[in-house]
Amino acid sequence: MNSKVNVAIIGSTGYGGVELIRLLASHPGVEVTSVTSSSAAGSPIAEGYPHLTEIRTDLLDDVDAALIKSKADVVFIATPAGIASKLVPSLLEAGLKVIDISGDLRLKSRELYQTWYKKEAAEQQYLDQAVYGLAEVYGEAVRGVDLISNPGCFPTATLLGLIPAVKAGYIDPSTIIIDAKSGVSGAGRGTSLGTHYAEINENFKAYKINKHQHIPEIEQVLGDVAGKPVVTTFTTHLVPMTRGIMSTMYASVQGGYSSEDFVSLYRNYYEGRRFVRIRKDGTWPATKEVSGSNYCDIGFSVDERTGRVTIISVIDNLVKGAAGQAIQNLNLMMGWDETLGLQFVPIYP
Ligand SMILES: NC(=O)C1=CN([C@@H]2O[C@H](COP(=O)(O)OP(=O)(O)OC[C@H]3O[C@@H](n4cnc5c(N)ncnc54)[C@H](OP(=O)(O)O)[C@@H]3O)[C@@H](O)[C@H]2O)C=CC1
Ligand SMILES: CC(=O)N[C@@H](CCC(=O)OP(=O)(O)O)C(=O)O
Repeated sequence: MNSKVNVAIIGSTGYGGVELIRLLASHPGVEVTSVTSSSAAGSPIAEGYPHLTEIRTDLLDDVDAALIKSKADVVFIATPAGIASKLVPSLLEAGLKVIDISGDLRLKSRELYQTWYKKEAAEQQYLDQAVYGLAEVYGEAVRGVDLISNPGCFPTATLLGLIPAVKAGYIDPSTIIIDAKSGVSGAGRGTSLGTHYAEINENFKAYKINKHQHIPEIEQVLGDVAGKPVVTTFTTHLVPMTRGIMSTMYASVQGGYSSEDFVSLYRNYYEGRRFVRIRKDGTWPATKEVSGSNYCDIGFSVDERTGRVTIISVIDNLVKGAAGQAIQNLNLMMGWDETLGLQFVPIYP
């Protein structure tokens, strides 16, 4: 690699942004040349994040397309929903390549976005232009493009766990039920009643039942794969841990396939994709087994008694569910090996 690509991070003071800083610090092809803030420009990022002391000594920049373009060629956006839709036109106009980690460009329908996110949608041309960066499935489509929409954390774990079976017709898509759990960092750094210590510690609760914004994202992709509309039941839970997502999925098996058949199907589908690890029959992944890494681990159990399969998929929400997958997409966008700078061994215990 001769010269490094300069990148900027908008939303660098949030959990997704600061995870990008951590991972990119050891990426051999990238230099982070601008970290921005809409509320603390001019101050050092290490003021809010002392763990970055001496690692990032620069000051936070304003969120300004021309300023960012003067320092970088690629920009990651890690802001709350409703902001990237406003920033993307000027960033593209300035000549930047953009990878958006928020949900603003994932749904192809403006109406669907407005219904589920309760915010104004991006202009249709940007929804049409953005390539959905579920790297193991749409990686080829990401190569060389200017605008990538990084999948949501729950959809990443869920879709990687379902797509091969839906595509091969091993399960009936109309029977899928998804039961998902997330660590609290999934809610971002801003404090709220629902996520402060006394509310979360020693507690386990469901939220956004039948109203979660990731439902249409999951259904959009499964519908594409199945070739017909798919609707699912998807329930999210908050777990008193910092990182990690487990998505447990149930569906009726079609064709009498066994757990071993599922293992073979998934190993073939993900052959050569280093970040998806398929567990052998009879073993199921746990969140700690992928923590701090870009892995998605998947296990299966077919119950002959009920004719249903249970699929368990785990990721680290901040890595494979956000910053790691965004870097994987950057690698594909640049025509590099998708694993560049991402070969972290999970942190255990
Ligand atoms: N946390 C997770 O596990 C995942 C998060 N995501 C998505 O990634 C995005 C970021 O999430 P996360 O990092 O957790 O969120 P945080 O709340 O931790 O951080 C968001 C950051 O956005 C910045 N911001 C807020 N308003 C604006 C604005 N108007 N213009 C520019 N920047 C702004 C803020 O920084 P400042 O005030 O300094 O500008 C803030 O630090 C969200 O859309 C989230 O849904 C996706 C997958 C997983
Ligand atoms: C624990 C927790 O609150 N998680 C968030 C995930 C946010 C996210 O990744 O959503 P978008 O990027 O699609 O907005 C949630 O369930 O809404």
